[in-house]
Amino acid sequence: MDRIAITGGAQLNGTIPVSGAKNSAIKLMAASLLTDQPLRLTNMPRLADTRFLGKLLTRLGVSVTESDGPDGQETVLHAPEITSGFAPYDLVRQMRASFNVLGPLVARSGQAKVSLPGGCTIGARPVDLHLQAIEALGAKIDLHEGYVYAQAPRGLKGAEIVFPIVSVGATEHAMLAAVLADGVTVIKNAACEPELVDLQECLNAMGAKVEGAGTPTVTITGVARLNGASHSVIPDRIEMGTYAVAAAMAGGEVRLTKARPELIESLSVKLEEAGATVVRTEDGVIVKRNGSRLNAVDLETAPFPGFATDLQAQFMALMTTANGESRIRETIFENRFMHAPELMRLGADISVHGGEARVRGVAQLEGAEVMATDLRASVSLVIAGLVARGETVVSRIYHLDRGFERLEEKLGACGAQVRRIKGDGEPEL
Ligand SMILES: CC(=O)N[C@H]1[C@@H](OP(=O)(O)OP(=O)(O)OC[C@H]2O[C@@H](n3ccc(=O)[nH]c3=O)[C@H](O)[C@@H]2O)O[C@H](CO)[C@@H](O)[C@@H]1O
Ligand SMILES: C=C(OP(=O)(O)O)C(=O)O
Repeated sequence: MDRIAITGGAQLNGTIPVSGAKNSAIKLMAASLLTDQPLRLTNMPRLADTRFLGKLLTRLGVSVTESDGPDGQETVLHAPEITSGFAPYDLVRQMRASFNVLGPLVARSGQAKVSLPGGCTIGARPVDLHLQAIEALGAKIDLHEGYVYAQAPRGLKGAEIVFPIVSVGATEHAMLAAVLADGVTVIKNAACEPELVDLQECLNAMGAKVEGAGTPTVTITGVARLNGASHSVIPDRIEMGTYAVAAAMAGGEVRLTKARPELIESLSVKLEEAGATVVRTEDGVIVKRNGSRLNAVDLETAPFPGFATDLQAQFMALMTTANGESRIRETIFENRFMHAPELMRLGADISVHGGEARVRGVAQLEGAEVMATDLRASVSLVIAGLVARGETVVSRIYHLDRGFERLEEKLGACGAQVRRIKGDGEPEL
């Protein structure tokens, strides 16, 4: 398997264009199951996750065509008919968001058999709220041998769905199913992440009637059929935030473009508190640090507009060399500190107690061999490697490839010494 080697010490100076958001693109791709007309998605990131979901959708009857059009990278998805309602274990296990095909399949063809996704390293991540929502819309749900069987032969019916906790995936799933339900659906305690707003815009462009995404109450008036549409994927706020942290870590001046500064406001505030300069521009941010050491700051992850859990690992990497002690509380996932022991291999001083990590900044990290344990953990190791003395080699970067498009090229263009070491195709032990 491939690895990434980083030689620490270079400042970052230059421009990085932000890609379309993985976490939006994969839900928008699932929306293609809702119509027999083509859905054209532009500003599409090319990632392991989008390729992977493309494979599953193809199996369900969707033709997936990628090209470079006048608006950049685009994907056209077209499902004249659903040829199978079966999403097997192998294709759901590897990417949780594959589970989100369940709702659109039942909504369009009245039935689906979709593997339960199972847990992952960052937490147990059950799908009870997804099932609660699809059931509330009138589907009969049965669980057998690791599969969800969902049936609604006479179609779904609008309902009130009150989520006991905020879930991005369950809110999106409910929206994806309710757009074709008969009547009005009201989702309460909905997640407010920007990707929900993107999904609403795409569904409405397809002829759906969705209001309120981005607020805790989303109202969907079901329609009998949806059309094709063309939609540009929202910029990836996690990728933008990651490179903002990388610039603050390495020093220098990096301009992030093709993005929206308000999507990372909670991170920008923390970067400024730590001593970096963040200038909001029309299409992104400029992040600068002039060589002086950053200060330790505390943070707590929270649903949007709070500090994103998907940026917690990166910020922890940043704090490893800050002046003082930083307390980092993870409130969304119960096991999202897997990067801490790997950062400690680079010389970081971190202790973890339950949902809180204490990071005492050290003067210098040292390069070492480290292992990626999940997507954002892997990029936190790359960020630490940017300042570690000598070489840091990150293995298992298939995690990283799930969510960062052309990372070596983007960082390399700003002066980072980052290279991919091609593997022999054999799995790592
Ligand atoms: C593909 C995608 O968009 N992934 C993002 C999405 O994940 P995802 O949609 O899985 O995250 P959720 O918002 O659903 O999870 C929040 C919390 O709710 C719990 N939960 C969730 C569903 C459920 O049925 N039951 C339940 O208990 C989860 O275990 C977790 O503790 O939002 C997370 C939180 O911003 C991000 O970190 C992920 O990057
Ligand atoms: C946790 C993430 O993704 P997923 O929900 O697909 O595992 C992520 O994008 O950081």
